[in-house]
Parts: sequence; C-alpha cells; structure tokens
Amino acid sequence: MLDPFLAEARALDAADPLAGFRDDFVITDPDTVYLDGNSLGRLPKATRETLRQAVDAWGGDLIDGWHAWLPVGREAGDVLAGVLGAEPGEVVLSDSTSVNLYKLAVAALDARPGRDVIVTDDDNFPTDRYILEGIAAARGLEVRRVGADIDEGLRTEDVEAALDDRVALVCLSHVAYRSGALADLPAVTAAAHRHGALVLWDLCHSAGAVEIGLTAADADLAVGCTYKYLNGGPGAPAFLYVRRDLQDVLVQPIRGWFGQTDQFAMGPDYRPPPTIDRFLVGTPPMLSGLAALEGARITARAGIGPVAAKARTLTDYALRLADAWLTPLGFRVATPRDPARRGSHLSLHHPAAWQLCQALKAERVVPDHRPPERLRLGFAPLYTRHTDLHTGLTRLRDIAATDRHLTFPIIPQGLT
Ligand SMILES: Cc1ncc(COP(=O)(O)O)c(C=O)c1O
Ligand SMILES: Nc1c(O)cccc1C(=O)C[C@H](N)C(=O)O
Repeated sequence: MLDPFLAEARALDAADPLAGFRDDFVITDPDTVYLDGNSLGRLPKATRETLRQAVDAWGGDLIDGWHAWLPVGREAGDVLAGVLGAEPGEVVLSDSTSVNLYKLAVAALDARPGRDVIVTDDDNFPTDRYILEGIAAARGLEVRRVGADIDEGLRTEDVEAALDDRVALVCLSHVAYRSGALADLPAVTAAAHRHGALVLWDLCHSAGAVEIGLTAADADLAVGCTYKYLNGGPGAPAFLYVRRDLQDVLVQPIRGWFGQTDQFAMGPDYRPPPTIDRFLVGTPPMLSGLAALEGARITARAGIGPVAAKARTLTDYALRLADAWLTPLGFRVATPRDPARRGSHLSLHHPAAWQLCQALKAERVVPDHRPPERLRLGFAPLYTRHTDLHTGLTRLRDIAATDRHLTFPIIPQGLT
C-alpha cells in the first residue's frame, strides 16, 4: 500500500502553483535532496547565461561595460522592493549584510542623539551581535539583550519591556537563523516607534521566504542577504532598505565615493544625495550583482504571496512527518508550530544532531547543523517539493532507527 504521507506529498506537488519554477534551476543530481537553500540557494539557469554574457561583456566592452553595470544595484533593489513589500527607490544592493548592518546601525544611532541604548536579543545571529557590541564599545553605549527562547523565538512583550526613552535603536532578526521563529515585525516596529526608537531588521532568513510588508509596517531600516532564498549565489551583494523619509535624514558612516552626488565629478567634499544611493560605499562586485538581480527576478516573478504560502505547506508537511516518524526516535521539533510564527525552515533537536547531519549527507540529503544539537532543514519554495521532504525525512528516519549515524565522528569540524 502506498504510504499515505507519500500520496499526500504527490497531491500537494500536483496542486503546487509554483511547481514549474524548479525547472528554472540547475539540478545536477536529481537524487540529492537539497535542504540547505536557506544557507546557499541553487543556481538559476538564467544566471548561468547572464554570467556568461557578463564575462563576455567584460572581455569586449572593457571600461564601457560600466554604463550597463552601474544601475544594476538600483535595478535589483527595485525588484527586491516588490519581494520585501517596500517601494521602488527604497532598496539597493550593497556590500555584505554585516557591513550594511554596521552602516545603518551607526546612521540610526546618530539620528537619535542623547539616547545610549541598543536593544537586540541574546540569540541573534553572531554577526549582528558582534557588530552591535563593537559599535556600543566604540561609543560607550549599552547593549540591552532581550532573552529569546532558542526554539520559540522572541516575544514582542519581552522586546517591549526592554524599551524606554534611552533606546535609540532596536536591531533584530525577522526569522531566527536556528529555529526559524518569526518575530512580529509590525508589532515590534510599532512598539519601538512609541518609544521614539528606530528599528533595523535583519531579513536574511525571511527575504524570499515570507511576506515582510516593510511599507505596511512602517519599517525604518532593514538589511539582508541575497544568496539564500533569493538565489543570488555565493557572496552575492546584500541589500539594504531605508524608508523614503529617512533617506535624507540619515548619514551613514562610510563616506565612499559611490555614496556621493555626481561621483565622477570627483568633487572636493562629500555631499551625499538625498536618496538610497547615499548608503553605497565603493565599487560593487558586478558579476555577483548581476547574479543577485537574476535571482531576485525569479522570486518576484513567482510572487512573494505564493512563495510564502508554499513555505507554509512545506513546513507544515515536514512537521507532521517529524511528529509521526522522528519524535518517537528521540527528535524534538525546535521550531514554532504556529505557521504564523515561523519562516521556511525547520529545526530538529537531537543529541546526535552532528552525526545525523553527516550521515544524511552521506546518503545524499543536505541539511545543516547548528549548535546546540540541532539539524536545520531549509525549504526553498521555488524548488523544494513535498516529495523531496518525504524522501529526505524517510532517509533521516531510517538512519536514526538503525543507528547508522553512530559511525560518524562526534566532534564538529569546519563547515557543516
Ligand atoms: C541572520 C543573518 N545575518 C547575517 C548573516 C551573514 O551576513 P554576511 O553575508 O555579512 O556574512 C547571516 C548568514 O550568513 C544570517 O543568517
Ligand atoms: N554566509 C555563509 C557562508 O559564507 C558560509 C557558510 C554558511 C553561510 C550562511 O549563510 C550561514 C547562514 N547565514 C546561517 O543561518 O547559518
């Protein structure tokens, strides 16, 4: 008899309005179940072609190529604005998420003179915590860390309790990198605004996975990477968002010539334009920028509404498999069960998570491991099928049931 879960996966895939998008990606080994698109997304076929042409343009056009390349960061920003629920002209590609976080955090702090507290959470992604601590140390500020449950995420009331009129900036991840827990972006933003603070959101794990609605939430600032669900490729430039009315108010700390009015006039003084361009710094990596644009276009074409809806059916389906097959084997779901409170990945706690991760890879299922003791399974709605989850979790169940993972070393080393 056909496993009812498999029948269900096939029915969900058959009814999936995004099913055709899988063909837009390069898939060299169809037997591998790739569940790490939340760390590095797949290569879009269009990107392979775009990059071939870009390399030829470099070879042929040489310096003249810049006429076509210079607008790419803004063009990609406008495509991403649709994905993030922002307006054209409010998003641009620039630098890395880490560098953008620094630039916007400092700009926000400078816009709130006399206030000396940054609020973040104690489970935020490492780069965010390190950068905020660094800024605070350099400026003699306090970092107030809200306690976040590592599986259930941040509670709005806990953020609210940390707010007062000393707080200049609240900086949080929208989707928590380990658990996938989704913070309440509109509610936290509104609470911070009631206390006169600005909010900077890290959208790395939500961009291209959930509906964000930056404009609807009156969000101030955001950063995020393009190499995860947006399929921009390894090291592709990050994006930054600054709400229109803040653009000519905020001054970013790295006064590069790409953030200058009429940069090729090579003028004597720094006079940043009143637009999103003032948050640029230096010469962008063009090949990666073109790849980020191509990747963003696919999500924009699919529409973030259908993408987010598929993220819900994928995570919901995987949760039910986990409950039925994995909980009896010592796994514990480490992601919120409420679909309104999670992004597009699922975390599973198991004391042997590292070994299970290695065993899965050996059997052509690619998850990753995040300490402490969590397997992280990322579902990229554009190319992950429900049947992939059935295959991947069947292999995980069989490995755990037969202890095949115990032959792998216990100590994590290097990349997962
Ligand atoms: C939440 C979050 N912020 C930031 C980063 C990384 O930023 P960067 O691209 O600067 O390494 C990641 C992933 O690498 C992330 O998951
Ligand atoms: N950015 C990464 C990298 O340069 C190497 C390996 C992994 C990454 C990641 O994106 C990790 C990811 N942000 C995470 O949530 O763990």
